[in-house]
Amino acid sequence: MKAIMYGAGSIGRGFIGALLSEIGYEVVFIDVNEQLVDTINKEKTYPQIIMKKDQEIHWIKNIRAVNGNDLDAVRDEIADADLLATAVGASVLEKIAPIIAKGLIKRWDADSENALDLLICENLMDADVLLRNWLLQALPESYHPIMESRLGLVETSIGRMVPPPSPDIDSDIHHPLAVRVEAYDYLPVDSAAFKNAIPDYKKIVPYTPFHYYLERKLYIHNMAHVTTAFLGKLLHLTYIDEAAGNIYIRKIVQGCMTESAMMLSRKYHIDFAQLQFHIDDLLFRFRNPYLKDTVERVARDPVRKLGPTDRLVGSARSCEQQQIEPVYLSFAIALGLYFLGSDQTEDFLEQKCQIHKNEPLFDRVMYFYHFIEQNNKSLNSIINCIEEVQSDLRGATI
Ligand SMILES: NC(=O)c1ccc[n+]([C@@H]2O[C@H](COP(=O)([O-])OP(=O)(O)OC[C@H]3O[C@@H](n4cnc5c(N)ncnc54)[C@H](O)[C@@H]3O)[C@@H](O)[C@H]2O)c1
Ligand SMILES: O=P(O)(O)OC[C@@H](O)[C@@H](O)[C@H](O)[C@H](O)CO
Repeated sequence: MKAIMYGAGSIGRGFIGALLSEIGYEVVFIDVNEQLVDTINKEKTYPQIIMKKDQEIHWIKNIRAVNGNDLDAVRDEIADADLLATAVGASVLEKIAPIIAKGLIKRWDADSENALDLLICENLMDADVLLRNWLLQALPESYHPIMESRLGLVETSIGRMVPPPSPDIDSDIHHPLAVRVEAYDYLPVDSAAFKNAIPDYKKIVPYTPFHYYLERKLYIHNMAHVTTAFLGKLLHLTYIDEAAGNIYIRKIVQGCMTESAMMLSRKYHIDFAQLQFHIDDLLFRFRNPYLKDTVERVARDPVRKLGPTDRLVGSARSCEQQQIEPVYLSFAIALGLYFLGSDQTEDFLEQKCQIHKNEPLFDRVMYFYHFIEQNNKSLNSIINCIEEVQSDLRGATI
C-alpha cells in the first residue's frame, strides 16, 4: 500500500505522514524543498517527538520522497497511489491542482474504475469545493464524470499543533528531520466523501455531516489561536504558551471563543456545555510549555487570516447570521488589521474582508482599530473598552 503525502513540512511529517506510516502505508513525500527531499531519501526515517513532560519519540519508517518540481515523477507516483493527502498550505493548494490532475489522468487512462481518496489537510474553509473546481479546470471535460465518481475529496480537521523546527528546543535528539508535536493526534475526517473504504485505524475518526467540525476548528480553535498570537505580539512575546498564560490575554481570547461557541451552539443545536469543555481543553493545550509553538508561526499570513470566510471575519459573520453581536471578535479583527500596518485600513476592510462602510461591523472594527492605534495597548484598558461597547449594545437592545 502506498500513500502520497504532498508537503513534507510540519503537518506532513509531524502528523499525517507519520499516521499513514503507522497504519502500514509506504509514505512518499512530495515537496519542492530539494534539501528536505534529499535528506528524507538519505535518512529513510525520522523522529517524531511528542512534546510533553516525559518526551516520547516515535521513529517514522517506510518513507521516501520525490521532488515536487519533477512533474513526471509526481504524476507517476499519483497514478498508482492507494491514498493521497495534502498539507502544503492553503495558498499553495490551487498551484498543485494541475499537477495532481496529470496523475489522475494517467491513473484513469490505465483503469477508469480506479478510485482514489484525497485527504485535504489545510486550514481552509470549504477546501473540498475549491479543490474540486481547480481540478475540474485542469482536467479535460471527458474526465469530469470519472472524477465525480472516482475521486473522494475528503475534508479533515487537523487539530494537532506542530511548531516550526527550532534549534533551542530541549531534546536529546538532534536529527535533521526531527519534528516536534503535541500529544493530541486524532484525525476527524468527512466520512461521506470517501470513495474507497475509510482506513480503519483508532486515530481516524469518521464524522458526517462534517461542516460543524470544520467551523468548530476554524472559528473556535484557529480563531482563538491567532487572537492569542496577535495579543502575544502586542506584548512582544515569543511563544504561544507565554501568551496563553497571561490572564488578560486569556480573558479576551475566551470572550472571542464564547461568541463563536454561542454561534455554533445555535446554528448546529449543540449543547453549549459541550463547546465550553472544548474551549477549556484548547486553552489548556495552548499553555503546553513543552511545545514551544511560536507567536510568529501562528500569526503568519494575516492577510489570508482576515479573509471573508477565514477564522476572524468568518466567525464574526456567522455570529451575525445567528443574531449574536461579535464584539470581542470585532476587536480581534481590528488587532489583525493593526498588525498589517497598512495606511489604507478602510479599503482593506472593504475589499479583502468584505466588510462594508454601511455595516455596524465596519464601525465597530474601526472603533477598536483607532483605539489600538492611539497607543491604548494596556490589556486592561482594552478589556474595559470591549466591555463598554458590549454594555452599550446591551443597553441599546433593552
Ligand atoms: N503546523 C500546524 O500546527 C498545522 C496544524 C493544522 C493545520 N495546518 C495546516 O497544514 C498545512 C501545512 O502547514 P505546515 O505547518 O505543515 O506548513 P509547513 O510550511 O511546515 O509545510 C508545508 C510544506 O509544503 C511544501 N510545499 C510548498 N509548496 C509546495 C509545492 N508547490 N509542492 C510541494 N510541496 C510544497 C513546503 O516546502 C513545506 O515543506 C497548512 O494549510 C496549515 O494551515 C498546520
Ligand atoms: O496554519 P495557519 O497559518 O492557518 O494557522 C496557524 C495555526 O493556528 C494552525 O497551524 C494550528 O496550529 C493548527 O490548525 C492546529 O490547530
